[in-house]
Amino acid sequence: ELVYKIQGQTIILGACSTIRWLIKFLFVSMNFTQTLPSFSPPCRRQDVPVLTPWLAPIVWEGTFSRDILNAQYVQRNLVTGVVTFAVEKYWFVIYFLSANQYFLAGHPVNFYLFTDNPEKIPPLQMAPEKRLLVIPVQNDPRWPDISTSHMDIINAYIHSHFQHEVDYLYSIDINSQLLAPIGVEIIDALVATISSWHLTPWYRNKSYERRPASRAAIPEGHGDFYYTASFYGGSVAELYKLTRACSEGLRADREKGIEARWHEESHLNRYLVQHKPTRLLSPEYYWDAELSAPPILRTSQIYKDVYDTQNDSV
Ligand SMILES: CC(=O)N[C@H]1[C@@H](OP(=O)(O)OP(=O)(O)OC[C@H]2O[C@@H](n3ccc(=O)[nH]c3=O)[C@H](O)[C@@H]2O)O[C@H](CO)[C@H](O)[C@@H]1O
Ligand SMILES: [Mn+2]
Repeated sequence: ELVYKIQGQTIILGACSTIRWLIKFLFVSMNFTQTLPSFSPPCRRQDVPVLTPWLAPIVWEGTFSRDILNAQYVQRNLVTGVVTFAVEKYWFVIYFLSANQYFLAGHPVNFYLFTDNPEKIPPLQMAPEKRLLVIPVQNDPRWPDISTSHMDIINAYIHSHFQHEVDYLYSIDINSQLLAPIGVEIIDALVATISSWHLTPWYRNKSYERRPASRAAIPEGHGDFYYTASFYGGSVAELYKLTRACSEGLRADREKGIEARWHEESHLNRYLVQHKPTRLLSPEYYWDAELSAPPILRTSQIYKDVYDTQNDSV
């Protein structure tokens, strides 16, 4: 009889929860469309991947609302830093004029310019929320190749200065020009830009270092996107780890007398295969001027290398 009673209770309990579940289901299905905000069409794009297999967003023009992101960003009271180098060659005018106008417009940004020739910098009128800080650097004899020293220098300055001054830090090539706004949609813990070569038939020209002797080596069959070293960033803590790992890899390679295929870019890619970026920027965010732009790019190339800058000393 006891067993029978218990079974009866179970049946009643079971029926109760089924009814409750049914009511809930009806309620939810009736209200579902009302509880979800409706997004206006520009938030969707069918022609490009917008999510990686590790569920990081890939930012393309037309996939986000800058107003929503700006409002969220402002609440966090953040300062973003940008590091850039002008050693031996000088391209700063176009870069800073365009960055001043388009880079995180309306938000505080510290631009850190590493240069071996501070007195050559012309007076630049920056927006009130933007600061230009010039940091003298010597052409370091330990790093005969200019761009391979970047990781080492950034790492040292994160430790000594940037960690106290900014929340997020981005590294951007100075021989480039912004042609459209770059906003807070780039802000995340670890952010990398898919190389523009990826969208062209010549994508094989930019590929990983495969030789096992290099610390930048990525074994055959491994890897996901190929990222450019011209534009990457993230939180100061993540950038500290990234620049330390890359600089150690570059140093180890140099001691062995080996140079990775695309120098610091190979080491960056090696790091990012192991430590997946939390956000990817589409090649719209850095377009190589030597490549013609495919129609998939919505904006006319947000950022691009200034074409042949070799003799351009502005
Ligand atoms: C010269 C150089 O670094 N090339 C790197 C860069 O090519 P890139 O074609 O992107 O080289 P780049 O000429 O844009 O140089 C990269 C950045 O280094 C700085 N800079 C460069 C030259 C110079 O004399 N003074 C100076 O300050 C400057 O900030 C410049 O924006 O990407 C390649 C992969 O795609 C490789 O990783 C190369 O190592
Ligand atoms: Mn470049």
